[in-house]
Amino acid sequence: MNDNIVEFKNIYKKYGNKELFTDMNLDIPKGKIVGLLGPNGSGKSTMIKLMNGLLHPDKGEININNMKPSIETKKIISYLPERTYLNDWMKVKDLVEFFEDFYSDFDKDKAEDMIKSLDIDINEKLKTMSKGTKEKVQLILVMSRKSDLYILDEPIGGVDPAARAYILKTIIKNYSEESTLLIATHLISEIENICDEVIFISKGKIVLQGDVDEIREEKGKSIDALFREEFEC
Ligand SMILES: Nc1ncnc2c1ncn2[C@@H]1O[C@H](COP(=O)(O)OP(=O)(O)OP(=O)(O)O)[C@@H](O)[C@H]1O
Repeated sequence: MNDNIVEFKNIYKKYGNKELFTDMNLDIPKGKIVGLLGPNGSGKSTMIKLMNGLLHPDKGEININNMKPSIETKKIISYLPERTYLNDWMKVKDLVEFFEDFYSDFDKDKAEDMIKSLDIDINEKLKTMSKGTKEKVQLILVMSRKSDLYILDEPIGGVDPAARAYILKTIIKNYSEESTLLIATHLISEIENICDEVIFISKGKIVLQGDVDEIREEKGKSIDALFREEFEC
């Protein structure tokens, strides 16, 4: 037993004959907000799918709260995938009902409060919503479950910059301190102030992991500036 919610031990993963991860090791401690940062194609979504048991490593071991990815680990993870799996024809209020039926850990009052505070119409269908509003709804649903681990894959890319800060504040307000929140994103400047830790990944390799304040102090610059430098094209 240990205090990590996620562990990757010597993970090897290839797609066809293209090697993505050759020997990846990773520990994500419990109770932190962690940013998973890396350019397009670096492997963020693959890492997340491995954590969720949607993909399996070719070699190595993954532990989620000291368990192998399985039905048991799915119960403790609330996952926002990169692409929606929800039915477009459903109204916001139908989605809330659906989540309530489907997840025993879903807090309907919390979801309804967030929907109200973000000014979303409960009678609107996903199909007719803007990309940003659709993202807000999905994020609210995922964050209204009571989970040990929240995994958000590019949660707010379509939301206008002015609303992003508000949404992030809403998330943090509703986030329980014992839980872990992993956010994969390119929008570093927006999330660096809410993250305790960051993980930089490049071409399938973890190039940096650490405490946000320590990294800023040590490098003398923001995480955003560091990321831009590290991954300059
Ligand atoms: N199903 C697949 N079949 C073949 N190659 C894949 C598959 N999924 C991902 N890849 C490749 O693996 C690499 C990592 O992809 P992944 O989606 O994990 O990256 P990412 O960091 O999440 O990228 P993005 O920020 O663009 O979403 C890319 O080169 C991608 O082309």
